[in-house]
Amino acid sequence: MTETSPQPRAHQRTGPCQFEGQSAVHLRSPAGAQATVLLHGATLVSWQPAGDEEQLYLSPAAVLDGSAPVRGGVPVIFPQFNQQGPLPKHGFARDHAWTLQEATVRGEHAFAVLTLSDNEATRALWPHAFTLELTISIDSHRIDMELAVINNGEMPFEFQAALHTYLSTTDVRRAQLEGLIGQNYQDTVLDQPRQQWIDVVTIAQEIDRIYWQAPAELTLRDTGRRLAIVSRGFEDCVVWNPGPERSASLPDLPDDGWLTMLCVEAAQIGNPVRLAAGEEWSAIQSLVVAK
Ligand SMILES: O=P(O)(O)OC[C@H]1O[C@H](O)[C@H](O)[C@@H](O)[C@@H]1O
Repeated sequence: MTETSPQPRAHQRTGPCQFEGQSAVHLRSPAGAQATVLLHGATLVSWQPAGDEEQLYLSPAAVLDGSAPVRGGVPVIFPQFNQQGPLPKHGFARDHAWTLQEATVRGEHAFAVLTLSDNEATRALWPHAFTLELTISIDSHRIDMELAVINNGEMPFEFQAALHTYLSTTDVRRAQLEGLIGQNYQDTVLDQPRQQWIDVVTIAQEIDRIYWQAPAELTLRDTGRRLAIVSRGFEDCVVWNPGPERSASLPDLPDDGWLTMLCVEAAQIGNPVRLAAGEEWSAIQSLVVAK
């Protein structure tokens, strides 16, 4: 059996693997936590802390053959958020094949480094020389996702970025997202600026909000579970759930898909980053489970 043959997940070790027939990398920490990252979009599609359940939502109707962005997991948004510029929605990083640079176990951690550099296709859309580096590191109960952007060109460039994290929920109508009290946000559904008056965000229908200058730590409470969502270097936070109607209209999401997911995205949207020639920017989103 070669290193890249499909293997039962229970036996997979840290290294290249196949996920639904696609090139991926598997991580297994010494304590038994596991994660899988598709090379397409460097999309983290699974994270299971040691002795715990899957924490991410991956749509059963997700397109995984590399022909489209993945509906679920953690797509990387770069260099444009949503339709806030002339590029394809959410930019191009989530829809390109990245390169696996390293997958290793060190101490309590297993980690992988994936990169995407400019090529003919990206330059046709966005005429800049860059490298994106995504480092995913897991230990028993924590995952760190660090996105670095390097300007390899002679000219400065500006970008927006996000880690579009789809968290799994038992029933999103019973989940509570805490920590956003007092925050200003743009309600994308209503197309209006608003302020968060209560500490707990609950979901019963479509919600699509950009919280500006969001706190560094939020908590998602779900049945029997508490998940800390921590960010460093990302200023904003997007909370998105398509609700029943949009869920039914998205071909890569089951009609009831909205019930078992909530996107909490670490994002840099309001103040696009301006990176001078040779400069590097990086930011992290971490998820930590506590019972
Ligand atoms: O369907 P997608 O292109 O993956 O976008 C999914 C969603 O991403 C973000 O959360 C945006 O705030 C939403 O407005 C958008 O609908």
